[in-house]
Amino acid sequence: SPVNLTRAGLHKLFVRQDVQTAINASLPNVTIFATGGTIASQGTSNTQTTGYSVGLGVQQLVDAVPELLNISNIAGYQISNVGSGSINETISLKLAKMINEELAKDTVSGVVVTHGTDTLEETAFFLESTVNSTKPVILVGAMRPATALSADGPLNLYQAVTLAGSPAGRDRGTMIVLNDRIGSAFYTTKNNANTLDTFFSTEAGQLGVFINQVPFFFFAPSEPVGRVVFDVTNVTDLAQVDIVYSHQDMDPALFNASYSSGAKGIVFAGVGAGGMSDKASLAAEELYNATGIPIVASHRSTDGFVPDGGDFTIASGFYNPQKARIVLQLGLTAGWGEDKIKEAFAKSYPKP
Ligand SMILES: NC(=O)C[C@H](N)C(=O)O
Repeated sequence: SPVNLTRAGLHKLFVRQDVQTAINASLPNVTIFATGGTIASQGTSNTQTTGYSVGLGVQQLVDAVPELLNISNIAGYQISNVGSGSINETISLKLAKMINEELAKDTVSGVVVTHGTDTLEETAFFLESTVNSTKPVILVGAMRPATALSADGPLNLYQAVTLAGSPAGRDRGTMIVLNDRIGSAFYTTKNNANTLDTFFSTEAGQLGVFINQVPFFFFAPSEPVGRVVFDVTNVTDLAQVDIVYSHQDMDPALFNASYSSGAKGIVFAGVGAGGMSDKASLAAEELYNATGIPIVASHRSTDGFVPDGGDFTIASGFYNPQKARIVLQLGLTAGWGEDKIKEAFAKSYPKP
């Protein structure tokens, strides 16, 4: 159930959101969906920055930053409270549906999702692919728990709420805010397991930065080329898609194992621009010929693109394996055949 986080919320007065009246009609209404992660975590001392535990609720996240209520009227939903390695399709689908409903309300300016950083890019890209609105959807997290010296969560949250309530955040798809930067959910990736500056966009670059907490975009609003938006209103399960990691001496049996365990599509994180060993390639080709299962070639390098599919693979273009997996899942769930899936991937990159 929704938790009301207006100024009154600071004094722990909870009101049903549907009877909420804006506390300050001149401020934008922003809704926070909390899912867990380091931003909602506590250690046992202020110097502990590993091995902490998730546990803070949405009310506590907002209470920690009372300044939020100078810039917005806030409502909050607790969707889950887990490390982001445990975010699953049930949570992602619930988020997509609730956010679509929330943004359809005239009164709501934008939404913020608080999330663990480990898989934040996946949920961000899932929402980029399933939320149909011109209003801002902002994913935010932290690299240090809330109890740490120099915790990064509070200012990240303040910046995320600022952007969600700002007209400057419109018509730009889903965005990721961390460490003073604004990145497109389409391209942004977690690049370092530990450091504060872990998120950056690959070839596409950052969309913008915060200057004294004011969002500044380098370019006028635009959407990523090739973005496909799926309607998941009536979707309850997603097609299983597995990722197979390519490396020297990789086990060719992984393709069959994946199919046998129920995969309806396979993405492989290829060496270089979508490569794998001759033996693995043969196994993949045999599986494709026997079953017709779509196999998408992506890259295990953080950056770059895969321009060419072979006879039996679909090139992922700029999508990294975890994002290619989401495109394939959504396409298969929508009942798309191979040609339509190929077309969706091909839309995101130029033909060589
Ligand atoms: N910085 C973080 O949020 C990492 C955390 N393990 C998570 O993804 O939930």
